[in-house]
Amino acid sequence: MVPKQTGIGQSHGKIILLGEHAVVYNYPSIAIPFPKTSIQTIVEKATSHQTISCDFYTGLLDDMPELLDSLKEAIHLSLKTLNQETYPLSITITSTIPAERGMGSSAAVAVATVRGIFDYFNAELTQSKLLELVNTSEKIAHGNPSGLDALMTSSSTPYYFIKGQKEVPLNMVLDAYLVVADTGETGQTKDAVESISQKLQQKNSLHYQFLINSLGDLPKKGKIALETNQPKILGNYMTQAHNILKELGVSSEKLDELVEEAINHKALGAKLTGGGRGGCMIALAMDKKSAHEIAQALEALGAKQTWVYEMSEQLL
Ligand SMILES: C[C@@](O)(CCO)CC(=O)[O-]
Repeated sequence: MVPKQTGIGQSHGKIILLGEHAVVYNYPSIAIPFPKTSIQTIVEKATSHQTISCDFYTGLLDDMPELLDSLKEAIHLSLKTLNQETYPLSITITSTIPAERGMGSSAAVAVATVRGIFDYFNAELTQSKLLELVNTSEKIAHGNPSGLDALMTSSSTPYYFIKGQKEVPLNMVLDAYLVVADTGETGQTKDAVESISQKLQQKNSLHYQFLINSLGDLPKKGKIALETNQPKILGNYMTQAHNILKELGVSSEKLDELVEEAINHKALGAKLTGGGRGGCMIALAMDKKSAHEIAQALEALGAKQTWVYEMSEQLL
């Protein structure tokens, strides 16, 4: 195995349009790659030790803070697979994906870094090997990941995804705009996933099972709306999904405020996206002008950052 001078790995953010949380329980979900945010990992030979530099930490790989445990695991698993466990590497990560905001940053950083390491060693990396390595490391970040984040941050196609099944590419023809807004609050995916699991196990869980069922029904209908260009109907499903996620206890005051504001500014629908309890929300807008008006209103209400995205930009 002859290493290259420099290995490069890339990935991007993801947005879940419908189905977060229900996807953990084998219901379908709909998600899109979000190339407006991305990660690049550069891998080079280090003089002696294994080092890493990213937004949260610069130093020895072995001393990485607990927060980065899943990334550390992704690096160790990759080096182990390549029989290069002690090879002196310097890993540099740059990211425009806000961390812990429901955009898949933990999976994306693992995807870019695994790709960067394999590229450095000139080793073949199949998509299924990549997903296996990233999903194993994601268990540390998420506890019980569905696999959706790893798939979406490494693919360039919108997918209809059911845990454990072959993903179905979406033939998306939606003539609409997506507004993404960051509340500025960090999301709590692991806690949120665990809290729903507890609710489903408690004695009077029937109500929560009904909610998860209703949430899990929406992507099937949403897929038809997406593939037949019916943004109003899709928007409606998005708002329904938000209300259910709120009832399941995984929204936050700020997310609810931004969702309401988007609807008040003529969004076709709006919801939290990703694990919730902070992080990002999304709103569907009928055209560019409306999308910018919504984004402006959300920023005026305290959104830390907004992105306006034309849905037909899908397929990178
Ligand atoms: C909340 C969740 O459904 C999406 C997190 O982006 C968890 C998962 O799918 O692993």
